Amino acid sequence: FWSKEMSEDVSSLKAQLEEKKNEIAILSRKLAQLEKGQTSAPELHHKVTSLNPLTEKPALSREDILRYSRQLLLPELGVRGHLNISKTSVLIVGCGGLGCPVAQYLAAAGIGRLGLLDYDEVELSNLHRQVLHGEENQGQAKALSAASTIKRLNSSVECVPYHLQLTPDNALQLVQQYPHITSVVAIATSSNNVPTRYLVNDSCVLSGKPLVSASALRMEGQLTVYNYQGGPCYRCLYPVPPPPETVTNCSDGGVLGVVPGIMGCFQALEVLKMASGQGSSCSQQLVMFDAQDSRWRSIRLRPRQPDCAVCGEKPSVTRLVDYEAFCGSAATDKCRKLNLLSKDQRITVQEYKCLLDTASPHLLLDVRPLVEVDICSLPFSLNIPLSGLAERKEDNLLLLRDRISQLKQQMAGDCQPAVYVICKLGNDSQTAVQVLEKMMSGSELSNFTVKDVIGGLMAWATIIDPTFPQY
Ligand SMILES: Nc1ncnc2c1ncn2[C@@H]1O[C@H](COP(=O)(O)OP(=O)(O)OP(=O)(O)O)[C@@H](O)[C@H]1O
Ligand SMILES: [Zn+2]
Repeated sequence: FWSKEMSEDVSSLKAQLEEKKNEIAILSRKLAQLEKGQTSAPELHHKVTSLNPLTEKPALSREDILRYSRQLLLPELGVRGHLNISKTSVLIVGCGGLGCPVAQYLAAAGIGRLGLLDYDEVELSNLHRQVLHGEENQGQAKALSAASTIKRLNSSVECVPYHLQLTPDNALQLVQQYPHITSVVAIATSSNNVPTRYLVNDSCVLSGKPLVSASALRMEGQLTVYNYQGGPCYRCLYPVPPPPETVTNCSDGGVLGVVPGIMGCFQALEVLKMASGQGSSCSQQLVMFDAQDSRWRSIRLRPRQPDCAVCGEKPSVTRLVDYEAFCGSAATDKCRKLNLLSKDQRITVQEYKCLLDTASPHLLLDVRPLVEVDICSLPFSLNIPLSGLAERKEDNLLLLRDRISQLKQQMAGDCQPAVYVICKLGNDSQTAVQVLEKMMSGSELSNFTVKDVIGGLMAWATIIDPTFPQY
């Protein structure tokens, strides 16, 4: 007595069994891959693609096929590689000169999820290199401005803007919110921001994520992939931070916009290779780009250090610490303000304006490099760059002595002339005062007044003369 209902039940059960067998086969393959790929370092489980469980064929919509056709045709990538990219999430720390091209190319390639993190707002001086922002975005949060451009580029990318500063309090939580099959952190802040570099490195090590790191300054760029496939982390290579005064940033040193553009594209390339399954060859490698000579060089770095404070065998850093204290500098890209002189060695821009108004005889010594003096200067100043003073270049010293004796001749009796030193922001001018004081002690100029103008020409432009250019 074999009823019709019974035979339907059997075929339905058979179908279910087939489906389960397929699932088991897929899971066994996944497990084998995971077991094979497991090492002590974090691995990208990129070989796991999204497959249709019944057909085992990768699923791509007709629209996706059209949109990504040019990269699907690449044998190195193919459908599987693309599907892996679409399952990858990337947190980008910094939406500036590097972060913009990283985000742009990852979104265009169909990355799954993109976290865009930046605490800053868009300024006019950003636009020559931070290409996701436009003139109409000035004053807007960079993270939001970048996200809106990315949405227009590819609406299928899950784009999450974070208008905040990455700090030891929020970093781990944020980094760990990127749990897709592959997840990568790209640090895209300028090289001067050393505390943020340590913070991001430690967060990646503690969360087991690879870090694609780049920097760009003046006409040079660098790239390394940290904490990837057993390679070193940032701390393995730089266990001790550099002295803060040796670090330059873009607003001090300048940068040609296309250099971070190239380095950001390079970061995006490494992320895509890692995500798609090809892997990056930049672990334990420092790749350097010299835009002046149009040359790339690559040097092999030392391997993972067993005594590294965070990724070593007995780590002393097991949670995030105070990176500003560790590095002795601020974790933002804003210029640091030095305080090298006593109060009576300094005058404010308002006090200097009074001196000008009362025609008080003095010499204004501008210690900025010539390139900056070419941009703008106060008409009555003498330019001797700080480097020229510090190196005691003979012609510079002669020029200075000459101007001071001219000034003395114009002055009555034993009145001593004063030298006021100015620079862009009031840091170099303080160093210059120290150099001058050393130079003059014991000479006929020893009872001179030498003071620095607090905040330099940018304070002059903000407080005294709004028509004076800011740069
Ligand atoms: N800890 C941090 N958290 C969030 N964003 C950060 C952090 N540190 C740096 N950034 C961001 O990283 C970006 C770095 O980009 P870049 O150096 O090109 O720009 P910038 O700081 O605007 O430069 P400039 O010196 O010309 O003003 C900046 O937008 C900065 O706000
Ligand atoms: Zn390490």
